[in-house]
Amino acid sequence: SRFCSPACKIEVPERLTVSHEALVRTGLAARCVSIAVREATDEEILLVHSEEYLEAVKKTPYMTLEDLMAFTQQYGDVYFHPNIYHCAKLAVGATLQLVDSVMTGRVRNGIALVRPPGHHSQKSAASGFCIFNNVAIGARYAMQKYGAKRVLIVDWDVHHGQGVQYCFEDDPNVLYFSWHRYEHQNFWPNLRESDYDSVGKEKGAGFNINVPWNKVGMENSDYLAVFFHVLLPVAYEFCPDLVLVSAGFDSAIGDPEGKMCATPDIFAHLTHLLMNLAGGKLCAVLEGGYNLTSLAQSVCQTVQTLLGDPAPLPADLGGPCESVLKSIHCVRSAHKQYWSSDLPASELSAKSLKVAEQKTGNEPEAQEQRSPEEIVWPEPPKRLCPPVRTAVALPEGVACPDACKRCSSAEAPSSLYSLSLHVLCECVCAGSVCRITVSLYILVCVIVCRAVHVLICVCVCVCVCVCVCLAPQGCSDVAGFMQAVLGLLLPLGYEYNPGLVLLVRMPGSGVCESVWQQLAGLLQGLAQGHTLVLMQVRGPVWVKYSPVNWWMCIQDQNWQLCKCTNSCYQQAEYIRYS
Ligand SMILES: CC(O)(O)CCCCCNCCCN
Ligand SMILES: [Zn+2]
Repeated sequence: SRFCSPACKIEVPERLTVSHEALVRTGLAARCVSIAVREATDEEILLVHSEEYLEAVKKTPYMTLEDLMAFTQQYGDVYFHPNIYHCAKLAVGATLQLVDSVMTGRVRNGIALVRPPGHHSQKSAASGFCIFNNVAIGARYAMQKYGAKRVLIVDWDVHHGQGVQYCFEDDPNVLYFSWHRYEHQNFWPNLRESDYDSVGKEKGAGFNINVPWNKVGMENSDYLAVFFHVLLPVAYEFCPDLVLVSAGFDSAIGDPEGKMCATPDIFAHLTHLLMNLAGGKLCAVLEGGYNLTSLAQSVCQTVQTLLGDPAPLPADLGGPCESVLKSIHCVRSAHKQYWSSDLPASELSAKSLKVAEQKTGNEPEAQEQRSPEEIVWPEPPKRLCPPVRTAVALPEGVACPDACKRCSSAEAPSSLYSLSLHVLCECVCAGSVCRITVSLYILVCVIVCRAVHVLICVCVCVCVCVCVCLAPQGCSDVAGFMQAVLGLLLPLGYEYNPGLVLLVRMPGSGVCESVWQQLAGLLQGLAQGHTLVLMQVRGPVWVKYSPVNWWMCIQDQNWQLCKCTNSCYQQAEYIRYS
């Protein structure tokens, strides 16, 4: 008979079957390419683990029950059964197959749904249901086989991936970010080094970021605040070649381990906010997630965003709670000396503390009394999957690029005003197309805004103020620009929840292309991706294109078309043809 320590009974096979079945049922699986799994080789496992540990695990399939139990006793909260060595090799192998597919460009991004998980396992130890450290091996593998210089690991599982921290704490080429239920060291794995002051060692100082949750009941606003004010500014400065996500979904509502209140649709936005990094090369690898309902929903939300579909904002977003503010403040102070993209922490906390005061007292401890099974939450809202993501109004004779829809009013516009309105009304608001961009003088855009009334005025105000007030520094101040986008524009935008994003580029603003690409990409997390970019540029007419977004400029009617050649989140290369 199989033994299993009670702690492990939540790590069941149904975790994978319900996730996959949900992907099939929602039609998402059919839109993905499936990648074959394989067993990892010894050499690959030895990228992270010691020979003696690997040799010991190799013996487990042949151990008697007594030996197996004795072997297991030396580790914490992990079970061994005769087949787990095989499963653990498949989990690593699947992760590496995904890394291969992304690093070779066969796919832009993807998710590996694996068991057993990996982020707790260490060089010579299993821990917390983990045998081999899937994500840590994936990072080393990407660096060794593909020459990836900088790998970002984002661990949104509700437990601290101490195994990953130990593996890379002295390595400046791997930035490990983890948030985790901590409760001042009272939550498993109860480690002092899981706190915010573990910033990495020696050359790795600054490249390990721990955000402890010292209370349960964290909500969507708390998760977004940590992304905007801790992870993203550092991630942009780190500028990774690859993003690996330790995608544990026990940080979602209803999970018996996490006891958090963030809803599954938050993972659509966490994923989106990471997809603008590393040219979109993102590998998500399943870690935890023990409520089968919220796990399946969270997996679907993640995959649908990986497919490029926009997502409505989670309901009633606000500022972070006081406990999270303290954590954000502590971790930013601990890292202030390592990263330049740092708003004076006092400014951030002053603004947000004000917000927190309004929120204090509603820390939802109450849900702790109910058992996880009793907790209910609304189904994630249906997400539109526009048949065409991008529309263009092009003059006759100019070919319409693939995956875009040609607007009927393509004849050379008599007035920019009419074109923009037409484009706007026909395509974006009809919801048939997600994003439209037309370049117009800023004056016209103000008219356009008035014409489109309240729908976008908030966002225009927010966008225009950022582009205008920041532009004078031009491209050289990319860090400052990104800091304002991440620390000011996005939080405001997510809280305002506009119906449309109108992105305005002042002529000669000097804000360089890659920053624009990032800005347009990031802002597509708002308004379900409905984006209108108004841009007036000097010199030749350019159309900036990426499968996710078209930037079209009109100037004295002589059109040139350019087409970016690589994936939507990468710097567009301009091919000019008349
Ligand atoms: C991948 C993962 O991070 O989800 C693994 C979590 C292991 C938790 C061990 N303690 C369980 C105590 C049971 N109440
Ligand atoms: Zn976990």
